[in-house]
Amino acid sequence: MTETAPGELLPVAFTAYEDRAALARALAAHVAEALRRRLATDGRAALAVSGGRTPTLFFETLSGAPLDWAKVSVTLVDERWVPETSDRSNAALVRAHLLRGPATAARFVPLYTGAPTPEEGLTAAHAAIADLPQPFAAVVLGMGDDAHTASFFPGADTLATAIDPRTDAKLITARAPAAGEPRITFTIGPLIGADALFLHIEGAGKKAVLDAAREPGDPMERPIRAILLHSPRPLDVLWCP
Ligand SMILES: O=C1O[C@H](COP(=O)(O)O)[C@@H](O)[C@H](O)[C@H]1O
Repeated sequence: MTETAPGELLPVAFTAYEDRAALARALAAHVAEALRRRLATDGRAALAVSGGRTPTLFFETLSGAPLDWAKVSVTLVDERWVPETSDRSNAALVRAHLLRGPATAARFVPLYTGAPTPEEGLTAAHAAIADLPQPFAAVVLGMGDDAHTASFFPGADTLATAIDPRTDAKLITARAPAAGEPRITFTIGPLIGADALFLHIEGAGKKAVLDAAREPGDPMERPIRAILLHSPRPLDVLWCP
């Protein structure tokens, strides 16, 4: 972990793209390359992606990548505890925009189990992810305007545990005032342990949020900072206006 002196910014590997399409092409190429590398050595590979509004074009671009998709498992870094019939479902987003074309052959492992609450579904969700090839070949994070990433929300009941790399559990539940609904999320360990870790953000507002999180401060207030602090290498950030 890198602690910073006052005034020192946490490092990132930042690339700016001219528009969403250029970013989507570059991110899809990086992710496909990471998956191919792992397929070449292990014969299987897993990818964890974010939900929300940002990734649709990236998903659609990646879905056409020439890959042995039948040997790829896809899961989510986090999920809102809603069924796939909800327009808030991250799983529904993945099915609609990523699991199409060549990527239809991928195995999808959703985190929502149908239990009434994420706390009641946690054991089954852990069982569902148990045979995902680990570490992830690639993880693509998003970030909200409040500096949350995955479901690491400021004020979340489990945040301190979720962002502690010593936490053993791979998944944890999360409830936070700003989260909308109860959540389930991968904890920080499996995310930063990925072969390739990306942050995909768009717009001047999110760049400003990231810049603020790079300043000295408490990751409990700006949870993306926990990723910056604990990632074994500077986080690969892909951004467009
Ligand atoms: O709730 C969530 O939000 C973040 C950011 O979403 P966006 O709509 O601002 O792109 C997302 O990364 C996360 O997976 C999702 O559950």
